[in-house]
Amino acid sequence: MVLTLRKVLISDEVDAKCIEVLKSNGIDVEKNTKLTKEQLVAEIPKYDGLIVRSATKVTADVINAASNLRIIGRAGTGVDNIDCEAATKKGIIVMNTPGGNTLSAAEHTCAMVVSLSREVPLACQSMKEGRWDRKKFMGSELNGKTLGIIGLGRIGKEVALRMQSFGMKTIGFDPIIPAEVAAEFNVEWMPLEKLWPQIDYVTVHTPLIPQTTNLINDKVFGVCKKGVKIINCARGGIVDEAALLRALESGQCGGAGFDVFVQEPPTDLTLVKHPKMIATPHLGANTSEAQKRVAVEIAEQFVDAVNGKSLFGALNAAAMATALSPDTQPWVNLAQKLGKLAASVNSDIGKEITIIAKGPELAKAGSYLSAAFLSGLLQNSSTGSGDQVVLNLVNAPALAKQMGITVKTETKEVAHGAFKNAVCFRLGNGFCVSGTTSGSEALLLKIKGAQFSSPVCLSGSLLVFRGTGNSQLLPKVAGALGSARISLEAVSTSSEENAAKWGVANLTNPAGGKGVQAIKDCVDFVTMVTV
Ligand SMILES: NC(=O)c1ccc[n+]([C@@H]2O[C@H](COP(=O)([O-])OP(=O)(O)OC[C@H]3O[C@@H](n4cnc5c(N)ncnc54)[C@H](O)[C@@H]3O)[C@@H](O)[C@H]2O)c1
Ligand SMILES: O=C(O)[C@H](O)COP(=O)(O)O
Repeated sequence: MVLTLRKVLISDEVDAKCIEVLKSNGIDVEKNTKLTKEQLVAEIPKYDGLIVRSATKVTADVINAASNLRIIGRAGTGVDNIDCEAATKKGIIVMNTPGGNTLSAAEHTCAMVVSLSREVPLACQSMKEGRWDRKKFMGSELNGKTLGIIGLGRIGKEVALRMQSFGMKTIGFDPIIPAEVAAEFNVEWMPLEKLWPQIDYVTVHTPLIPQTTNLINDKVFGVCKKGVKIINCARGGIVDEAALLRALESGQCGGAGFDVFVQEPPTDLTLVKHPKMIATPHLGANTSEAQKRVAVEIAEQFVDAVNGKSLFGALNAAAMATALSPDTQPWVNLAQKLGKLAASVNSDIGKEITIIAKGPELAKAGSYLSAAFLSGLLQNSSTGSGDQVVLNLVNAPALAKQMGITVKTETKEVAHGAFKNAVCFRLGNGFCVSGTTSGSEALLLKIKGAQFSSPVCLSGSLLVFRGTGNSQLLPKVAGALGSARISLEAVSTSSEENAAKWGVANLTNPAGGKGVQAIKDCVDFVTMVTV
């Protein structure tokens, strides 16, 4: 089981269907949309799941207070209100419902384009105020005009398809959508510098990231046609609001349709009140259809994660997503245990790790084997936050990256010896450990190329030792442990490799430092590890 969810908090207005689906799957839910930041920090330790929309700010303070939190679900698309980096460091899965509100957001964008072309909101307002002003509202047709679409993902594509039916020419830019793919939905891909001078309308559909912050600014307005119209139904901050105001005032921008703002709700209403501005209070996803969809989707995604069925929508748990099947659990355990063993033997783990996955079962296991090995290997490494964080398949790869550790995976079709599948982890200093599984058991096969005559069960408290030029290693260690009244389940030694034999003693209880003390005179290296 990847995660256990006892209690989930829903802290934003999410459709009641969400609670229904979670409860009918045995997950306890509380909804409280009135929590202040301080109250959320105080309450969050009670929950192992959290579901939000965009209102709750899941900051590092909230995440660091969340001692039991395993998963944060976003009933919607944008996760910029969630500190994903802090969540990843803490090993918390962050998940959204990609696509659940795509059509609603696309339709809202199209409504903005159409409204701008005919100044529908302003004309409506003038009638409400008792005027019949036919001259003032001279619009222009969309037919034959060029729409620039920045961000050709889910929403950008749907906007393109819809606006083409108005006779608009659609051109666009996206760094990861190739021109051939854009052409499939009739968007002519081009670099931004070529796009700006051609457009009559431009709409942005990117996430708010450093590369897209203030993407449309004074300089861009300067190279666009006079009167260009601009729509932002993605995220506040993609368009520089101060530059937009200047462009609206000078007439360089002929109108804007905004659903999102740098500050929500905005406290300075200068931009919102500009006569050429159509503003809506972040309503892109506010349709009964989209709200039901995202509510059900996030609940079902939580249930699927609990049942080990899928981690659909998870944004920071690539390794975990490949380790959901019950068959992988013994391998995850083994890799974690071998990681702990490697850490206990090596004071310096270096910066390079090679994983050699052997056998048919492990052909695609590189990602979870590496994450699991790292979670054991780095268990005592600092995350930089000063907190003692339990490493798992979410945060271990992130910590390794932060520490500058690179991981390489090799696969081999067959494992050597009696086992069909086996894995070997090698550190940059040449140290390596190999193991396999038998049922749910994790078995150690080799340390530094020295093979154990029978596999060592990796469980409980282990004394790991090495003796050089000592043909009587096993009886001497067993004797020394016996004299110290330390009881054993088993003790094994390896073949000799580079004049050294490795050994592992499975102790019946942890024995503290007594085990190390007892045998230190008959070996040249000994360490204690609990796996
Ligand atoms: N107003 C609303 O209520 C509402 C509703 C849903 C989504 N949204 C927002 O709409 C935006 C788009 O959502 P989506 O579901 O289409 O996301 P998506 O991930 O499907 O598409 C985003 C696209 O932006 C592209 N992109 C990234 N950096 C870029 C850059 N520098 N220049 C150009 N393109 C870039 C990506 O490659 C991707 O293809 C997000 O910001 C999302 O939060 C708003
Ligand atoms: O990113 C999103 O999904 C939209 O911005 C919708 O946000 P909301 O769920 O707060 O309406």
